[in-house]
Amino acid sequence: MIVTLTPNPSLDRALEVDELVLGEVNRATASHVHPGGKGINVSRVLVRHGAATVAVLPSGGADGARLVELLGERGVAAVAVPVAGDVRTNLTLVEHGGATTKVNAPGPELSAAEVDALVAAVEDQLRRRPDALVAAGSLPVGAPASLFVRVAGLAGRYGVPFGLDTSGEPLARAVRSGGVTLVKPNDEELAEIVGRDLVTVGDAVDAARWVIDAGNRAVLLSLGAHGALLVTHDHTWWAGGDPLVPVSTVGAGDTTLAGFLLAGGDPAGRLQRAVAFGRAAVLLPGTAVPGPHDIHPEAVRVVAEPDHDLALKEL
Ligand SMILES: Nc1ncnc2c1ncn2[C@@H]1O[C@H](COP(=O)(O)OP(=O)(O)O)[C@@H](O)[C@H]1O
Ligand SMILES: O=P(O)(O)OC[C@H]1O[C@](O)(COP(=O)(O)O)[C@@H](O)[C@@H]1O
Repeated sequence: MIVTLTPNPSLDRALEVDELVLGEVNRATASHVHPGGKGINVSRVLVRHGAATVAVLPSGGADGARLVELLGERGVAAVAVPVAGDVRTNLTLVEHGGATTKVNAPGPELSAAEVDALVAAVEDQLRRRPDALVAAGSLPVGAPASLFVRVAGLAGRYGVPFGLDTSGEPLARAVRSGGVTLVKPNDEELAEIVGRDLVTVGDAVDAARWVIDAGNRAVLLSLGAHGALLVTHDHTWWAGGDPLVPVSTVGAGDTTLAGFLLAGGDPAGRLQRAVAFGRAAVLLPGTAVPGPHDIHPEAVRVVAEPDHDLALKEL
C-alpha cells in the first residue's frame, strides 16, 4: 500500500489549440478534465498498474466533490478531509506542436485546524504501516512552508519510507530538515534550492549530494527530454532515450515517480522503468495515465556513473 498526500489538489482542465495567440480569442479543438495534483496523479498511475494506494487530500466546494467523484470513477481510494475553501482548477493549453502553457491557481486558504486535520488523516494511514508515503505538489495558502517537515517527521516515527515531490521553500525546508527517503525534483527545482544553475552532470550530482548530505537518502532528478538521474550517497545512474514530441508533459514527473515506486529490483532497473513511465506520459493528452502496454523500458538506455563533464542538455 502506498499512501499519497496532495495538500493542494486540482481539477486539471486541458484545452488543445492549434496555436496559442496571446491577447486573442483562441478556439480549442478538444478539452479534457482530469483529477489533478501531484500526489493524486501518483495514485492514479499506481491504480492503473494494479498497486494498492490511498490518496489523502483536502476537499472543499462543488469542485472538491467533483474531484472526489472523478477519483472514484478511476478506482482511486481517497481520504478527503473537508475544508471550507474550493478546490482549485489548473488550466493547461496545449498547442499542436506540443508546446504547453500551464496556469496553476493558488488553491484555497486552509485554516490551522484544517491543516491539522489533514496531517491527522496522514497519521491515521501511517499507523497502518503502508509501504511508503509520498507527499507531492505545492501547498495551499495558509499551510505553513514547514508542512512537509512535519510529515517527514511522522513518516520517520512510523518507520515508513517517505518520497517528496515539491518545490520552492517547502522543498528547501524539508531537504534541510532531512528524513526524506526519495526526493524527486526536476532540474529547475533542484537548481532553485541549491542556488546555482545546473549545467553539467557534475553540477547535478553535486547538488543532489548536497541534498543527501543534509540527511536524505536518494534523489531522483528528472531532466525533461533528457531523461533522469538517480543519485545515492555512493552512486549515480542516468537513464533516457530519444527525445519525443510531447502531446502533454503535464503529469510526466508524477508518472515518473509512480513508475519508480512500482518497479522492483536494483536501482538501475527502477530508474529505467521510471523513465519509461515518464516517456509514456508525455505521449498522452492532458494528465491521462499510461497503462502497462504504453510502457517501453527497452527504449530507455541506462548509464552507470555518467561522465560528470557532460552537459545535461547533451544527455
Ligand atoms: N520531450 C520529452 N521527451 C522524452 N521524454 C520526456 C520529455 N519530457 C519529459 N519526458 C519524460 O518525463 C520525465 C519527467 O519530465 P520532467 O519535465 O522532468 O518532470 P516534471 O513534470 O516533474 O517537471 C522525464 O524524466 C522524461 O523521462
Ligand atoms: O501543486 P502544483 O505545483 O501547483 O502542481 C499541480 C499540478 O501538477 C500536476 O500534478 C502535474 O505535475 P507534473 O507535470 O510536474 O508531473 C498537475 O496535475 C497539477 O495541475
